[in-house]
Amino acid sequence: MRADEPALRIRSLRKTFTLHLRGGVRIDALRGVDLDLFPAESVVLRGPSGAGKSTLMRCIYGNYAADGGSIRVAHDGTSVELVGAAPRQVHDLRRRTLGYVSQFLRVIPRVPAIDIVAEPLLARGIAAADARRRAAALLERLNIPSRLFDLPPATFSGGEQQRVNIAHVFIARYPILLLDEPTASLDDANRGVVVELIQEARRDGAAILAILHDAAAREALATRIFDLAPRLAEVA
Ligand SMILES: Nc1ncnc2c1ncn2[C@@H]1O[C@H](COP(=O)(O)OP(=O)(O)OP(=O)(O)O)[C@@H](O)[C@H]1O
Repeated sequence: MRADEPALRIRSLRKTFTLHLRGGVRIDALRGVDLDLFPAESVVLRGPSGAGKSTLMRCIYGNYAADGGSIRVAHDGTSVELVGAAPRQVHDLRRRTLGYVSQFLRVIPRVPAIDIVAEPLLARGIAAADARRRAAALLERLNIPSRLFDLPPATFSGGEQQRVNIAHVFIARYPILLLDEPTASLDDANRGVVVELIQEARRDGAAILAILHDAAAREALATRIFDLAPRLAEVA
């Protein structure tokens, strides 16, 4: 990816939710968002609760379909339009370009933690033994006790699950990282490790978009703040 071209170029992005069970009340969650995100920068989204921070992340990752505007993603030397993209294309972007840490681990039943973390490396053709060794090293760095490596994370604590989630995303070295409160359920020591991982990814050239309520993490990481204006009114 070229450093002088945006990894993400968002223009006039709109997302409205219609609450059918509440008489069709409409919520304008995003009203014309313009944002460029470049390689090797960490942009932190700011705005009051309900301003649309998580909605913007989910539109970029393709969890929510935007209602209008454009999200162009630098992918494999080209620029791909995500708004209106086919599911296969969204899948391809997620596999190689877009990494997303949500606040919660979507636990895959019965799959041990170490295999969840090794999976993105296997998908890139790395041999199983090497992938597991690298997964173990990252889990150790994130202070997951080795006795937990071969257990499925369903019974792990919230903070342990969050760190497995972070390892699963950071092991793959995605060029674009979307981080929704990656340090939310962590103690100070682990928060410090995650801040270091994010800094390293940025120095390696990743373009990072983050929601960080923790002031110390924000201070350490933000190279730029992007303000999302609060929603003005609901439209009946
Ligand atoms: N799936 C959904 N269905 C209906 N409304 C939604 C949905 N997701 C978000 N919203 C609404 O869109 C608005 C923006 O929500 P969003 O979660 O993006 O805000 P946020 O800025 O991330 O808030 P917070 O800081 O509290 O997490 C809110 O009014 C919310 O109620």
